Amino acid sequence: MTRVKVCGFTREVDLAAAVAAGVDAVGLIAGVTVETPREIGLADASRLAATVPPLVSTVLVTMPDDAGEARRRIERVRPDAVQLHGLDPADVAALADAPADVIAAVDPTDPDLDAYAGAADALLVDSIDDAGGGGTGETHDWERTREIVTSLDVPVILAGGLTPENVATAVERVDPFAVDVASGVEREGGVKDHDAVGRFVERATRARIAP
Ligand SMILES: O=C(O)c1ccccc1N[C@@H]1O[C@H](COP(=O)(O)O)[C@@H](O)[C@H]1O
Repeated sequence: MTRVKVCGFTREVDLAAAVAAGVDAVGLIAGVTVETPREIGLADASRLAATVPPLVSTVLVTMPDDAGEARRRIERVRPDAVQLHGLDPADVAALADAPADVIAAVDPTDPDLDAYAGAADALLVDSIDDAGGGGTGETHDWERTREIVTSLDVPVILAGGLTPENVATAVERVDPFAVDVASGVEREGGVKDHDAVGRFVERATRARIAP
């Protein structure tokens, strides 16, 4: 079954609703260099992460300058995984012994995909904007992402422009390890629509993969 991550929580009430809806992972965005209504401080990320029950993974989504800064943020928030935007493969590899799984956010056209796949525990294939951030609300070429899923021996998380309306088709076409959504389940920037989160989880997990 396809796993589900919902990203960009700013409020404990939304986090609790997503857990009740059955998400596998929750993303907390802190320390990013792009303007986004989903960014919170590292202290709030640490506080919210501590409210997440066992068996639901917490993911710190961040854009550090280097591996050292990433490590300091991991130690501060103590997430189960860190999702890194903007680090090169060597910096990602330098975090192999960090106390969190490492997810490298990549664009599907990135020429260094093999190097990222060798350095990270998972790839998040997203519609990355010019500033290196995600949360664009834009889909990308799912055929290309399907090729990445079949050619690389690493879990692939599909992100970018997913919504309750298109997630089943995305899962059927790409067959990713997991799907990830931020803006597609919001009622306003940084505030989740609980009904949309529930529909997203239901449709992502019920989607049928062709044998
Ligand atoms: O959501 C953001 O604003 C964001 C900012 C900086 C880095 C990553 C960000 N979000 C990630 O992008 C995906 C896809 O977002 P969307 O569903 O297209 O809005 C999101 O799930 C986060 O992992």
